[in-house]
Amino acid sequence: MSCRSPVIVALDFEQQQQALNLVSQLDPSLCRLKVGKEMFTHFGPDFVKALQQRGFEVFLDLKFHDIPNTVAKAVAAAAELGVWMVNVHASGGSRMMQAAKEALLPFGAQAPKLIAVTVLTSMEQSDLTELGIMLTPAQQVQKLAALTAAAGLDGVVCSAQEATLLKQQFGQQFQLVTPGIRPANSAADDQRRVMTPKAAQLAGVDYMVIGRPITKAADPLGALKAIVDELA
Ligand SMILES: O=c1ccn([C@@H]2O[C@H](COP(=O)(O)O)[C@@H](O)[C@H]2O)c(=O)[nH]1
Repeated sequence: MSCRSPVIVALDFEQQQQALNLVSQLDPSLCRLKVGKEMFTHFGPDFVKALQQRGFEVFLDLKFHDIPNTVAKAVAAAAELGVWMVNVHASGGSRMMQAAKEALLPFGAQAPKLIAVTVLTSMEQSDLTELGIMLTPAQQVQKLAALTAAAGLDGVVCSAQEATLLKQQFGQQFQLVTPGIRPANSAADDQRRVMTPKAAQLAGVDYMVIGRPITKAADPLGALKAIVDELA
């Protein structure tokens, strides 16, 4: 049965055993797991399979950004791996996103959710300005979300700060996956557009990606349960 919790725990560890030690404390009914660039580059598909064998649904967060053909093949490879969710960068453009979506058609109901990254939650106004983007983060998110919706993807990665706006514009079905979630009194670390779990829930977020506030906690299971209980 699919997990009902909105929490996705981001596994960002140098050592596979560190991650597996944490995972052994967690329960697939409380969270899904996210494998990103660091752990996938170190440990590859076998690490994803190890998590799946423990009963967890996996979000493969590799943020593909390449020519349409390459991204389509990469997304299909993720589907073959049986991941629950996979993502591309919306800034790769409409043709790239459409190619990714088409690559998942043969997988039918078994296809992973396909979402697109808009503006990284670590970015603020000054980061966009230095790239020559003269829009606010919310405006840039909205622009890239519109391309994503038009390409027929399932939703976007954005910050919870844009959630209310995006739900109003693209509807409840358009799924919002938000990193940059920080319980009250947690360090923001390198995140810039942050929100607490409860505020994110009230803003309409579907899935919350939470890494260090759980993985670096003295009691990771306690930290996860406190968040899940607050959201219940
Ligand atoms: O915009 C984005 C996209 C992806 N991430 C990833 O989410 C986690 C967040 O971890 P924390 O420790 O909770 O900051 C991390 O794996 C990022 O690569 C993101 O933060 N922002």
